[in-house]
Amino acid sequence: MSVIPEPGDLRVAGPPPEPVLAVEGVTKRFKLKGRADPLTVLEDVTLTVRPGATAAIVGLSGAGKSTLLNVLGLLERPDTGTVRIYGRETTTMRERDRAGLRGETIGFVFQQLNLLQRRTARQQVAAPLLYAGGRTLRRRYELADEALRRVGLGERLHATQASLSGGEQQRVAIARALIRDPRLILADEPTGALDPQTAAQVMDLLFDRARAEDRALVLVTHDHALARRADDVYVLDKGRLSPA
Ligand SMILES: Nc1ncnc2c1ncn2[C@@H]1O[C@H](COP(=O)(O)OP(=O)(O)OP(=O)(O)O)[C@@H](O)[C@H]1O
Repeated sequence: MSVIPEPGDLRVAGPPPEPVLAVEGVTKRFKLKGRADPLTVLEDVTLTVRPGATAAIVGLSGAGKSTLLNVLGLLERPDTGTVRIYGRETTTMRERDRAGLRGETIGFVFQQLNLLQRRTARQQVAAPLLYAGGRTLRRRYELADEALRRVGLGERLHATQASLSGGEQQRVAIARALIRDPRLILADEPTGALDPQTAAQVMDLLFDRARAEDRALVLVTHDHALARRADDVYVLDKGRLSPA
């Protein structure tokens, strides 16, 4: 019997892959006018989202869900705690670096769609590619058209914001969020304005994207049936996060 190890035997198991998102001990307070004590909106929040995983956060109105999503998406800095994205600690980064990491890594689907009134669907969806650089206008529009087809809006490429229904606008916002193929998708009530059939299609799209190898989705929703589609469900109650 040979005692010389085969090359494969020498392979040691590598370290486990970095979580997409690792949040530890996050607290967020807001100072309120006319009040001495700040309002504590997030209290000692800890959350880990691994590559390919989806997490849903449910909670009553005012529980702090949007604030948490803003902290995860590097739009707000927490008062204490750490937020690591693919292993990089972000709370002490310079604003410019946070913005760079956000643009490269994170796709947002917000409750407020933040679409531009006079722009066509194609222009809205292509906009984030302008900041990414390196592509001609023609190529940016090709990619935008492809993203719009994926959300069922292939026929509405040239429709302006004002001429789209609420549900169509939501789908434009989703196509825009996905255009740079973000590794971390953060979604706040993404299907609120959609009929059940379109909502299911849009959620399939978000879940499919997130479950790809090194990607992830954090979804905030009031809809418990939708939340149950996620791998992990958490409840946020008065700023405290715990498994459902
Ligand atoms: N910038 C801010 N300044 C002061 N208070 C804030 C600020 N942002 C949020 N809050 C307060 O923090 C609390 C949590 O708000 P948040 O929007 O995170 O809740 P939510 O769970 O997302 O609610 P909803 O489901 O209604 O959207 C609320 O009491 C809100 O008024």
